Amino acid sequence: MLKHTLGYPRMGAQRQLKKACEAYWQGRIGRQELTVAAQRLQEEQWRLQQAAGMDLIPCNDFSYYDHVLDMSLLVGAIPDRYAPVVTDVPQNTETDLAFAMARGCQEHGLDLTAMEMTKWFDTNYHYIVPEFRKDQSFRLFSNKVFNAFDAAKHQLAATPKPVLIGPVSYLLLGKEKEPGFHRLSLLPRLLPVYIEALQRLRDRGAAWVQLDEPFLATDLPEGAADAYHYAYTEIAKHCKGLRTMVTTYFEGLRDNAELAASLPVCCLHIDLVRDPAQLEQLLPLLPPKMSLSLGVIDGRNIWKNDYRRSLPFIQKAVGQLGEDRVMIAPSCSLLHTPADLALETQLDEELKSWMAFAKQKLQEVAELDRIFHGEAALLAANEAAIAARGASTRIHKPAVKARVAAISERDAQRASGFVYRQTLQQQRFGLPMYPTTTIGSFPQTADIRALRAAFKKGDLTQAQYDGSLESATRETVRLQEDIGLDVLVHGEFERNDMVEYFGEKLEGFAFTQHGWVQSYGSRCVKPPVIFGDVSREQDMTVRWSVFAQSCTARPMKGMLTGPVTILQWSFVRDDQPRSETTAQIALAIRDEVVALEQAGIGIIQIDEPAIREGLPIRKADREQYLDWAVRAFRVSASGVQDGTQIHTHMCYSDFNDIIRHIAEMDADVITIETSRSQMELLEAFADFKYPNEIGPGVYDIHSPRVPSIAEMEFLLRKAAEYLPARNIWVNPDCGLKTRKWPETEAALRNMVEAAKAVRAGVKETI
Ligand SMILES: CN1c2c(nc(N)[nH]c2=O)NC[C@@H]1CNc1ccc(C(=O)N[C@@H](CCC(=O)N[C@@H](CCC(=O)N[C@@H](CCC(=O)O)C(=O)O)C(=O)O)C(=O)O)cc1
Ligand SMILES: N[C@@H](CCS)C(=O)O
Ligand SMILES: [Zn+2]
Repeated sequence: MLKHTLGYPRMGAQRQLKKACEAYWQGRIGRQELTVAAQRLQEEQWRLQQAAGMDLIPCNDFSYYDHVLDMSLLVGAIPDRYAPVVTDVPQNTETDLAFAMARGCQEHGLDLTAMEMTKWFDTNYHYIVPEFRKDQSFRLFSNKVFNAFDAAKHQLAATPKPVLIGPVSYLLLGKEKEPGFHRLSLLPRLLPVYIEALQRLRDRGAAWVQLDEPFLATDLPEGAADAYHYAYTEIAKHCKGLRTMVTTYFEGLRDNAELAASLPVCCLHIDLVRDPAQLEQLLPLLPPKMSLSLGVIDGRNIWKNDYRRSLPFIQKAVGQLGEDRVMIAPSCSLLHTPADLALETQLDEELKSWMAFAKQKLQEVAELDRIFHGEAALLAANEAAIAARGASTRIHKPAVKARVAAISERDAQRASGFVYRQTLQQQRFGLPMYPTTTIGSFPQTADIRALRAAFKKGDLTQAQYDGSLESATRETVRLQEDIGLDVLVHGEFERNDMVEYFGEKLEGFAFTQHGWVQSYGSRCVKPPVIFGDVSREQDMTVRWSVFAQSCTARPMKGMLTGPVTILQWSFVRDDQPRSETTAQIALAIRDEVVALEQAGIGIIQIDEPAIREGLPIRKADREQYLDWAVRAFRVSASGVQDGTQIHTHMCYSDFNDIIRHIAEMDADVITIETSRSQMELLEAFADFKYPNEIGPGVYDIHSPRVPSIAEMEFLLRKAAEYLPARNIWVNPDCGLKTRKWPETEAALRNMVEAAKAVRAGVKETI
């Protein structure tokens, strides 16, 4: 029974990769140092997995920026506009090209925008979307996978398992950049490049290759089943002697089980954490020579594995297939888990004894194997840890459970309908047409981060820390007044992150020191851990909103993260339904909303950027999720008077398929990301005749580029073609925390001018 992983966290336990890449981008280190840092990290990860007893060790799971981007480089799917990065700047390497594609490039006289980035399935990881044209050609371009294989082989004295995204999933992850074709039609042109790469790997000594096909666990688009047959038949025909492992994760195979089992591959990996029932379904379908890799350790969470639950899968599979046709592994790549629990010196021992990070999950894979082979003592120790967590008095709070059970329909409804509320709010705030605002955060500069770090280390007193945060807030309020914004924000300077901050304030949460997970490129998040019933024992934001309001006569918008986003961006307890945990968070946020209202804050934003990300992968499960997710938002927002204006904000979202549910959230105002799609996303709102107010983002905050007044004016006029003018707000796509001050100020000044320009000539006043 082979033990393996599908991939390992690439940042390093000390976020070495983040630090090296950012230093390289800022010119603080050279190419050589960057390469050495990356090599060291990979070597460390390979050694660690080998020492933990993994039989198949992945390589090429490492990436400087993103593994989907690396696939585009491997097969030469490089949009033409990036050609000058290599042709005009001879010293640039393939890594520089990858960085330019991911981040844009304003150096050496070039001005290139970045490629699109989007969510990786239902995770908080973002990938660079491959771009395809009708006449797209492919060629073997990058040598990264071969170099990784050679280096790992040399290092391990064993044959590593190269990891690639499978050809069908690679095409499905991409986007057609012109009409008139479907990207799957490119498969016959793509496959020869895959085959060439696989043959080269085989010829270098690869025994196994892992081809990730996560789309096999989704509702497949038309033509995909045929594409799978075609692709894997060709690969089998041309790559004899190479063992192919097709991996699926984040969902079960369900209606694709027969398809998956019919592919001519050597091994199929399934996610038994997300869909335990698929084992029974699949076993009778497996052809005699196909092996099965059992994903039994949760690669998406940090809880210790319950061996009593995992062992029956192994016993069942081995019973039917024999040991040599069964492998054990984490459910998916460990990319989505933090590196090492041992670094957590401030987590109390009880909580720590319930958890496993990536390094500990390797040990779990190894222990399951040993228990299966008779080491009963290991099972007893695991049983004791699982039982201790179940019995802990820290988890269950009867008062919290009772309050959730008592949530009524009324608690999930504003007192009056939107039209009535809108009139009241217009009278109360007297805002102009096209009111201007921002989404909440202002630049998190090195100074602000250093301030927080100094406070954490104990180098600053609470009073000193608060004083500095007050200064930053006061200056930002003044600047917003000077720019001429209508509804102001406090700037979120007190927050390390929009979810972690709330986790630190709420009961039932724990937070880590080093539990970083890659979000995109060099950017990481440190998800808090929800281990018990959630309650709010203290104000969380009131102090900062009240202080900011005291600095201005203009309306100050309170700023909260919504229940679904807090859930989605945390490591969530697995001992009760997610809906139950979300309802508990919703009540905590509701109390904070009411406290803000009582403290005189009349406009309150409840951010829900992750509501779309939480959408189940399978369509059949979506309605149920949307019901409880929307209800949780409504519970959080409905404790206030009609005259209090509730905003929500969403980014990274395609709203077409959930527009009805967005309307059901019944926020008075929703701000959304629309600038990169040139307002295309508004079609869904217009078609649905979305009744409430909307702020379509007019400036892309992911780029340092300052949009002109004319550009934003154009977008606003375009928005007015879709929506009634009286309902339109003017704002950026998202928060400004990753931006620098000069570009932020310039862009906001232009944005206010654009709003003034569209206001002029509009007779109607609010
Ligand atoms: C809106 N987005 C968010 C997502 N998920 C979240 N949980 N939060 C989000 O905001 N998902 C979708 C998008 C993803 N976008 C981003 C955007 C930006 C970041 C980001 O900037 N991450 C930072 C880390 C932020 C943070 O927690 N900072 C802390 C700690 C800072 C730190 O590293 N401190 C150093 C010492 C610093 C010093 O001495 O000066 C240390 O601890 O070693 C803080 O500010 O206090 C990043 O740098 O990656 C992520 C996702
Ligand atoms: N209020 C948050 C929302 C990010 S999605 C911010 O402005 O950063
Ligand atoms: Zn946002």
